[in-house]
Amino acid sequence: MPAVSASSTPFQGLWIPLVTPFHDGAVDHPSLARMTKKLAGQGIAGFVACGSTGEAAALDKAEQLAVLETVLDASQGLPVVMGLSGYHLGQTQEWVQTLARYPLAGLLVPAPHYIRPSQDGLLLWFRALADASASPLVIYDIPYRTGATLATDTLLALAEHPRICAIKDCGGNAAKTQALIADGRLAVLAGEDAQMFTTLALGGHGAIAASAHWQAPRFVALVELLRAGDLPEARRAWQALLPWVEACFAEANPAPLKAVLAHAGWMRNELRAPMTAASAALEQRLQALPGLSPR
Ligand SMILES: O=C(O)C1=N[C@H](C(=O)O)C[C@H](O)C1
Repeated sequence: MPAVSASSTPFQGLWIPLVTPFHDGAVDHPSLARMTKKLAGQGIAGFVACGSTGEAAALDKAEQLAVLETVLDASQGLPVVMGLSGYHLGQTQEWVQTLARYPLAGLLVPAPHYIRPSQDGLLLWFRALADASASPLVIYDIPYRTGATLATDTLLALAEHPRICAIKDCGGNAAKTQALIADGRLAVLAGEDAQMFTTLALGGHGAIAASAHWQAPRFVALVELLRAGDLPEARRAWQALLPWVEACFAEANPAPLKAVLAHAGWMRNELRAPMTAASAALEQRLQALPGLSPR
């Protein structure tokens, strides 16, 4: 099987899983468009709309399509991946077919949540959705959200499907990450901000990182240093970013991030229930980070 090379995959570099701004309970499209355009000029590789960071679970289908359309319009030609999730196979296939109308770089698809199927069931789920899709699938391996763990062998079997092209790796299993990179068929993107350094140092292709909304060029530089194998410089860059990354996930994502982006005037500090705003103590901690606080 051919390995994914840097020239053959769009799934490399730094991708931003966009937050969804709200204003008095409704999606704030002007802020979403402004933020997308601003980030598009900061050296990033692409966007994810309606990921977990985008609070997609709290958006109805019409809102999700409206978010996607705003992001596609504002993305300045950068590729856009659409997040989706579900646990009803037929309904999820229909949604995949609806999304086929859009010029997407890919679909970010997790295991079905709550029901915890067998590995055979997981194979069936991803293959059925890949068969229904017009664009490539990025497997979203996030056991702590879905309750289902994708085994390495399952992922390697899924890599045989021509439309399963990448993985957003949040599994926290270094042996699995290493095996997928060594196999070379899936582009491996760190999906857990704290694992970005290790995944890229192991030879991963990039990262999808919510914390990179802020100071994106520093994250872009980090990814480039690691891909170039400049470990000493990459360590310095990572150590400077780490307090920020840790603070972004000290409470449920995207609450800390939205607090900072609101402070910077990008949007209101508003989340959809049951998500709640970051605590005052965490806001203070974020504002006090040297060299990282909003300007
Ligand atoms: O929305 C995403 O994609 C991301 N989600 C992770 C999560 O909160 O589960 C975090 C990561 O930065 C990107």
